[in-house]
Amino acid sequence: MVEQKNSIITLKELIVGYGSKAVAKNISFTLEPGVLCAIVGVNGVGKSTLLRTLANFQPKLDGTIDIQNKALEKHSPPELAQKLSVVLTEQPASKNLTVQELIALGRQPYTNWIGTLTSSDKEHIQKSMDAFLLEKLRFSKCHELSDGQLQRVLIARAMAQDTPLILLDEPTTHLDLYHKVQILKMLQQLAHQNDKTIIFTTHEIDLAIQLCDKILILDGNTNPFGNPCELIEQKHFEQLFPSEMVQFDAKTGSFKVNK
Ligand SMILES: Nc1ncnc2c1ncn2[C@@H]1O[C@H](COP(=O)(O)OP(=O)(O)OP(=O)(O)O)[C@@H](O)[C@H]1O
Repeated sequence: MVEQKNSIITLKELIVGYGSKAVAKNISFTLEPGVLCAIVGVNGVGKSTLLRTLANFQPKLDGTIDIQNKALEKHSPPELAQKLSVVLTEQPASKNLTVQELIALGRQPYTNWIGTLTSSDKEHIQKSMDAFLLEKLRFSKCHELSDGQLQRVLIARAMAQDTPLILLDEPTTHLDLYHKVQILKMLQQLAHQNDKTIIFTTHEIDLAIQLCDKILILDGNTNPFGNPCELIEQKHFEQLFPSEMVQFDAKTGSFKVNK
C-alpha cells in the first residue's frame, strides 16, 4: 500500500455495519493534522456506526482503516490510547468525580499503574481546563453541571489525553444554538492551534459548513467528502433531504423550509 504522507487517518472502501448487515459502504478519505471534519447525513444512515468503527468499538465489515499509516486493528490497546481519544454522548459512569478528576482520567495512558501524575500530566490537565474555560468549575462534581458544561469537560478530558486523533459522537446534542457554536468553535481552535485531527458526527449541517475544514456526507451511495465549498459547488447538499420539505440554498450555505 502507498503510504499517505502526513496522514492521521485514511479510510479506503470502508464498509461498516453489524454481522452480515452492511449499514454504510464506499467510505474513503484521508485527513491530515489540524483538520476539523464533520460526518453528516440523515437519521439512521450510519454516522454513529462509522464513528464507533473508527474508535475500534466494533469491527469493520470490509475495507481499510489506517491510523498514522498502520492498520487500526494492528494497534495494541495502550498504543491506540495514545493515538485516539473518543467522546461519546452518553453520560459518563464517573459523574461523581470532580471536573478536575474527570479530566485527569485523560492522562491514564501515560501514568504508572497507581496513576501518579507527573508535572507534565498536570500541565496537560491545566491547559485543557483553561482551553475549555473550566477553571471556575474545577472542584464541581460532574453531576452538578449543565449539558454544555459537561460536554466541555468531556472534550477537555480528550484534549488532556493528547492524541493526534479525537472522535466525537454528536457533541452538540441537547445544546442551545449559542452553546452548539461555542463547542464547535472550541473544537475548531483545538484542531487548528494544537494540530489535532478531529472527527465528529452531527445534524448541524449549517454550522458544519461554516466551521469545518472537511465534511463527509453519508448519503447511502457515494458518500462525498471534501471541503464545504467544493461540496456546495458540486450540489451534494441539495440531495440530502426530500426537496418538497426543505431546500438547500447554495448562496447562504443553509437549508430553508418550503412553506
Ligand atoms: N447494535 C446494532 N445492531 C444492529 N443494527 C444496528 C445497531 N445499532 C444501530 N443499528 C442500525 O444501523 C443503522 C445506522 O444506525 P446509526 O445509529 O449508525 O445511524 P446514525 O446515522 O448515527 O443515526 P442518527 O442520526 O439517528 O443518530 C440503523 O438502521 C440502525 O437501526
